[in-house]
Amino acid sequence: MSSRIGHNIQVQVFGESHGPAIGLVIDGLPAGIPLDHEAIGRQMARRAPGSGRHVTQRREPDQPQYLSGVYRDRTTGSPLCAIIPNTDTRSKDYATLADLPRPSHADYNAQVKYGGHADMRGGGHFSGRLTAPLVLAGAICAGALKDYGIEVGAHLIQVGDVKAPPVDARSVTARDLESLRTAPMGIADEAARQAAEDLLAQVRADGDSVGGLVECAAVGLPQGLGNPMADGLENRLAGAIFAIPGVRGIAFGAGFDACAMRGSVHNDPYDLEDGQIRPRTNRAGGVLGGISTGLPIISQVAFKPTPSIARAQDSVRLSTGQPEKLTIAGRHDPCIAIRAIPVVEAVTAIVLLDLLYDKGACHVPR
Ligand SMILES: Cc1cc2nc3c(=O)[nH]c(=O)nc-3n(C[C@H](O)[C@H](O)[C@H](O)COP(=O)(O)O)c2cc1C
Ligand SMILES: C=C(O[C@@H]1CC(C(=O)O)=C[C@@H](OP(=O)(O)O)[C@H]1O)C(=O)O
Repeated sequence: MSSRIGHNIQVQVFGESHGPAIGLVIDGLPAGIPLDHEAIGRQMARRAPGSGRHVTQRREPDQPQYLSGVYRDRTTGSPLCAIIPNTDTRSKDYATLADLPRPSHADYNAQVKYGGHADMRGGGHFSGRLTAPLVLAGAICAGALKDYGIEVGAHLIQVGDVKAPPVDARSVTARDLESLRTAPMGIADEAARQAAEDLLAQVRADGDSVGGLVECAAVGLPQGLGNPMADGLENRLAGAIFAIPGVRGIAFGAGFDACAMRGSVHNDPYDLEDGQIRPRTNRAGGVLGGISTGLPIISQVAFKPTPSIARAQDSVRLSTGQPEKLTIAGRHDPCIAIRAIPVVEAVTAIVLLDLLYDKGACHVPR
């Protein structure tokens, strides 16, 4: 089935952007995981539309309604189902798009694949709106990870050509991640944030959009999560991260910069630290052989520029087969990556909890 993430726990997302509601079913969650509604609310608010100056002005409270699987603020062990009502749809903005598809959105592909039956109002099931249930699932999983001492946090390290400093991959702490999570626009560095604000103002004035790069760190992980070859930590994370609309790529640690490095520079030498063998640096991004090294997992997730831009663009009217200029109405994000920050965190949390529930590879008596 599509729109599903996870092996041991399975997060199934459903709904369309302009239908009555979107939601999820999570199967396989153990009983007794505490639901911290305040923490969940904070994550939902970070992602919600209308949550800032440089994001879509659609406004949704995004308060989940739990239909099953939760009792006295803990999971029951049975499938957890929750819905998030869609309360601020403006479908007239999409009236022409089924016949005049937007370049680089999913409109035309969906029309062809589903024989014209897909509900493409607001992007339908392909909309970034479907990341709201992902954030809910991620916040629930993050609550479970906390009990294992694992924390996940993400921030923006690039908006268009404006760059912000990455975390220290070797020594980033849970406290650092907390301050990243509360940084305005997801950029802690003030000068970089101002430059990004200026760029976004210019981009909007130009009727355009920009891409961005989200860096995500997970700390407190034990060594040994993941598997070799086809079921590695990177494989599981990358597969799930591509569920987020607009993602163009994911890299780990030094990422693509590793291509230009020598082994002597890229390698993470081992040290003895309080009797434990630990890599001195973390250019591997916390994964070797598909298995966690015990250092922070560091990933960079690349987002393309938002496809729906205000400028007139070339398209083709499907009913007549004639080329036509398209001007898109509606409320769109000038940079997807800003609201995608908590989504990357959420998906990372889901995958790490899923990996934690993998059967151990060897018997380790305590
Ligand atoms: C949080 C978030 C917000 C988004 N907002 C918009 C938007 O306002 N307008 C738009 O055209 N695309 C937006 N997108 C991206 C589209 O949903 C996405 O590009 C489209 O579904 C096609 O999928 P693809 O880019 O993965 O191929 C958003 C994506 C995310 C994750
Ligand atoms: C509603 C959300 O984002 C939407 C994602 C989106 C898209 O094409 O992906 C297009 C816009 O939809 P609409 O035209 O209905 O306002 C965004 O507002 C959300 O994230 O909750």
